[in-house]
Amino acid sequence: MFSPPATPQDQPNSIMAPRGVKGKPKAKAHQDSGRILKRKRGEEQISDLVKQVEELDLKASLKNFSDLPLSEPTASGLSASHYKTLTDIQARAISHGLKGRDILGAAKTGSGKTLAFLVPVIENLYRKKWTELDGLGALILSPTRELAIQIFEQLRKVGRNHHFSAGLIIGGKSLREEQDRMGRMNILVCTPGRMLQHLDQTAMFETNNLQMLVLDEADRILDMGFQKTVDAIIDHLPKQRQTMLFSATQTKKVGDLARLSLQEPEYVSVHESADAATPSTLQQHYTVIPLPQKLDTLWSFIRANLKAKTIVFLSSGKQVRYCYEALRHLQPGISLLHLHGRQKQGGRLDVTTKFSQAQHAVLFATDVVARGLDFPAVDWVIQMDCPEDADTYIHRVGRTARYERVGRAVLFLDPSEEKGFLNQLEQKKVPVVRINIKANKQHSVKNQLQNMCFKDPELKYLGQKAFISYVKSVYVQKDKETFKIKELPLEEYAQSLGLPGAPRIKFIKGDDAKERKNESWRMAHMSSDDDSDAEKKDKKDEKEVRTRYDRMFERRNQGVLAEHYSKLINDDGTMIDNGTKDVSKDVDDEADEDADFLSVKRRFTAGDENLGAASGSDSDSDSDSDAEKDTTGVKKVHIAGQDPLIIDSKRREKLLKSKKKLLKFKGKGTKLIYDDEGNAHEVYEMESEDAFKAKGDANTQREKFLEGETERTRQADIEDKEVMREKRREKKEKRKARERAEIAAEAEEEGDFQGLSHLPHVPFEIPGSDSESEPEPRPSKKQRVSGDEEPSKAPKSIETLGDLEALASGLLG
Ligand SMILES: Nc1ncnc2c1ncn2[C@@H]1O[C@H](COP(=O)(O)OP(=O)(O)OP(=O)(O)O)[C@@H](O)[C@H]1O
Repeated sequence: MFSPPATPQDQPNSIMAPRGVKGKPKAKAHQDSGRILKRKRGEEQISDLVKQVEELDLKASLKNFSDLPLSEPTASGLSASHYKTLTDIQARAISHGLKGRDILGAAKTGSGKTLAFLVPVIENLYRKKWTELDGLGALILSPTRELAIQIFEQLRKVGRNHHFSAGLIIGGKSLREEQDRMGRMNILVCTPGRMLQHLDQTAMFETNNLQMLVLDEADRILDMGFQKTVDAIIDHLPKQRQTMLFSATQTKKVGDLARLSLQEPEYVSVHESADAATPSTLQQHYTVIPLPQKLDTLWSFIRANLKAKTIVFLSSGKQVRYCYEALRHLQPGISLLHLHGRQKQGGRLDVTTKFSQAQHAVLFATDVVARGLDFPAVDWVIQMDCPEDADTYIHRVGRTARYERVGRAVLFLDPSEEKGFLNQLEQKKVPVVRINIKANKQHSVKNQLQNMCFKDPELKYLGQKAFISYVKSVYVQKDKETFKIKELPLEEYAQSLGLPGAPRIKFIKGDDAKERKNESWRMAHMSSDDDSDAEKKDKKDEKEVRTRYDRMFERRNQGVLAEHYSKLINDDGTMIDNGTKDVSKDVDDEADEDADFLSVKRRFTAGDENLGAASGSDSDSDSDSDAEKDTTGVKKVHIAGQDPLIIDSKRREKLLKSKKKLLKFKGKGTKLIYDDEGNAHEVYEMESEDAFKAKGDANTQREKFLEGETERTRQADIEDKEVMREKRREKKEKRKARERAEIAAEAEEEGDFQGLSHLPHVPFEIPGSDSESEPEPRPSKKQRVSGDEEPSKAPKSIETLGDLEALASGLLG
């Protein structure tokens, strides 16, 4: 299955010793021969290992890592990390991996899939005597940066005694900074977005020697959100390679296998033997709670479990933020944390570390945490919002009951979701048991939240955003059997969040879409103090046909600020001037202006030559000979050779009387000259030859003309440039303002529902490559050859980004 690496690599993966010993001092020669011996021994060991792997019986039942033909550095790395017994998936997948076979690995959450691919990755490169010069040998893709970090940490642990260079690429640094080091990496753990950017833009980064591609959480990486990126990455990779796909919810979609050019893949699944898709040590419950009571129930749960470690899943980052902020204000007596896709990388890493280390804490999170993350000793997984499908459910609950530990999970379902979602779980063989919440144990926080939102507009704003994003998340779900937006009591839900009412959401369409279209107009009139007036208007409106423009002019902000906006406008739709001036009582002229604004009647145009005549003949009296009313009562003035001019306001009527005011309608006069015959000519006529000659000879005149024009052009250029500069300045200012607004909005904005899109560009990290951090020194050539390098230290725990950066100097261990 392996294609031999293209670069020469006769040497073992420690650096080659110098060849010639002739003519050197005795001690040196002795040293060199020692090295040669050592190298020979190393090569012999590798050949033995190759043989053992070839002879490995794929059907043999394996119990411990020591039953596998592994190199000494890997075996010692595993034992130093306290890994001794193989899990089911490891026992079945590693031997296939060692033999270089393509694998589709499926096993329950927390069953040790990470080692099932890491061990073959390290071992296969070792047996191929991979060195820095060989470039990238293995690429491991993860859908989230947290998971990538975790995989990288595990790689460091078990690979601590190897000399491969390994990098973690999850974004965050400048591309250039990363580019310098990309070419030197043997194993990369990365998220798809930035990887593709490097494949496209980093000249030094070569993948044509790649031996292995691993997709952790493969079904997620291959789904719609990542599709384009992953396809483009695969286009850059050699077709001849080993590919390993792992997930707790693995699929065997033929299309995916074709996309990855899998060659007779081995489907290693440890689900089939078991009756459930979830770990047997996991107790799974669901409870049916109407949406407006969910937050109360969650609060009561937290208060009753202050000595537990809990993850609470919500469907959007905005909900995560609101729940976190709101419950934090209520001081539950346990530390609260929150994690979602839009947080900055440093913050996310901090939260992950804090929650990993905490004994008792509650983590509010989106599905960014659902897959792969291995937080130690989580007692409870609460799903406040129904997950989008059974697979997401399986991954979420899989954050507890990991590797033979016990754990409990509770799913909150609105009555409208119960039937549809339970069906889905049944199909996936997920055993859930219904539990009921004791009414006397439930405490309501509604009033407290309403008080808090009243006092703190920012909290209220977060609540409104959370409400909208929740409704949106339900609205976009494909499974309409489970997610029925019309059956949700949204008004009560909004109140349960502490909001005075449900913010209007424009995207809710349905049978009443038309009705809703006119809703905005009706809303405007609802804010009127005089109900009878509004009624009259409504009745009148029923008869009138409302156009798109009518609606446009009447439209009010229907969203979060609708109420506030309504207070700022009068019944007639005009703005209140600082609360003092009632615009509706304005003078006729202004009313006319409004009428003019909406009117589409023909107006006077500048240059109407008979305007003077019109004004002269026009009078304010109805008996004026030129003015008449048509059948609709519109006053018109007839002027010979013109369309009738419409007098559509008193203002215009006054205007027509004032000659002075009418001047502005007249076009500028044209200057004419008259010849002897009395004919009118434009001024630009050729002057006579004599007159021309009188001004000097032609050349002098031409030069003078050119000089004048050059100067004029120069001046115009200067002016133009100044205008351009000004425009650029303005543009820059606008862009900056927009970017600032976007950044602020992004902080609020969520979008990390896992089903919607792939993660935004995950920042890039190549540990040990930061100028601010001191990389761990790589053992010297001498140390590596003689084998007297310092005993490997157990990796430090990563607490900050800096730690992470300082961890590897491009070397494992
Ligand atoms: N052979 C083993 N012996 C002891 N512990 C192990 C072994 N293999 C894995 N573990 C531990 O089990 C835990 C879960 O492993 P891992 O994260 O690889 O699970 P997973 O199957 O990838 O889960 P998920 O599907 O959620 O991604 C980790 O803490 C890991 O250190």
